[in-house]
Amino acid sequence: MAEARHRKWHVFQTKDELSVAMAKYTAHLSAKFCKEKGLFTVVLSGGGLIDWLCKLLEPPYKDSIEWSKWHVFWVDERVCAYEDPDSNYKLAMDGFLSKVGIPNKNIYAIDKHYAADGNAEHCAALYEECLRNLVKQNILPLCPNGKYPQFDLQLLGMGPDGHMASLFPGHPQINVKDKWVTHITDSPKLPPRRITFTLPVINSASYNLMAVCDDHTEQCPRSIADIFKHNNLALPASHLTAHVENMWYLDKAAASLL
Ligand SMILES: O=C(O)[C@H](O)[C@@H](O)[C@H](O)[C@H](O)COP(=O)(O)O
Repeated sequence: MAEARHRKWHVFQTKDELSVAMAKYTAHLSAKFCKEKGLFTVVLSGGGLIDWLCKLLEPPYKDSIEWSKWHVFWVDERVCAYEDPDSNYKLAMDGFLSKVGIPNKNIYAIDKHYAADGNAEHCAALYEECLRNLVKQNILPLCPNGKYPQFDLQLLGMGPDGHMASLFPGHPQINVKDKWVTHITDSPKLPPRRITFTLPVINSASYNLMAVCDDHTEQCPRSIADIFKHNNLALPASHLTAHVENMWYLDKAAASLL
């Protein structure tokens, strides 16, 4: 394992190996936090992540994880109806969440009606309100500076252009600090309307696991090299930190220029 600038990383030969390691990492933290706090707050993203998480549906994890103690959130969400194939909620529900015993009330999706109406601004405001209520109920703690919620584990992906969550290069959302959740209506990755956690919220998590598999573009390994070798801050993913651990899992292709 290598480490630099508080960023740790592993390179895996195949996506399958990466996904086995991701399951192990997640299961370990689930056991740790369930024991320490009686619950585990997990933040998902969209993209390839849900496929890679499916190893958790296999032995030994499926029957040993305390699913009833999980609370599930999204670091970003596409603002569309729940049934829309673009919805990250649908992706996670169909591929993963419906197959394990997480109580429905512990799955925090964006507001159904504003989502179906495509109202990104209201979806962001209501999602932030939902997080603030969970802080009041002691489900979510605040990070030590008292300003932002602190999730236990966020499972993130990076786009070939270096975006993470729905923080895109050259777009102003990366600079938002006075909100927990913001929105975008002109996302360069479709669909255009999305909500996203702001950077200080993302970086307040205890553990961040960023998983990147090259999608056979030249851009992805270039962005990884730009982040790891040159710390190019124009790429939102280069800003990623975490309170305890900022871990990157890369496949061989994504790491090919390192
Ligand atoms: O809703 C989204 O589009 C995602 O949350 C997004 O930020 C994703 O995580 C990256 O684009 C990586 O996606 P891939 O895994 O498909 O490369």
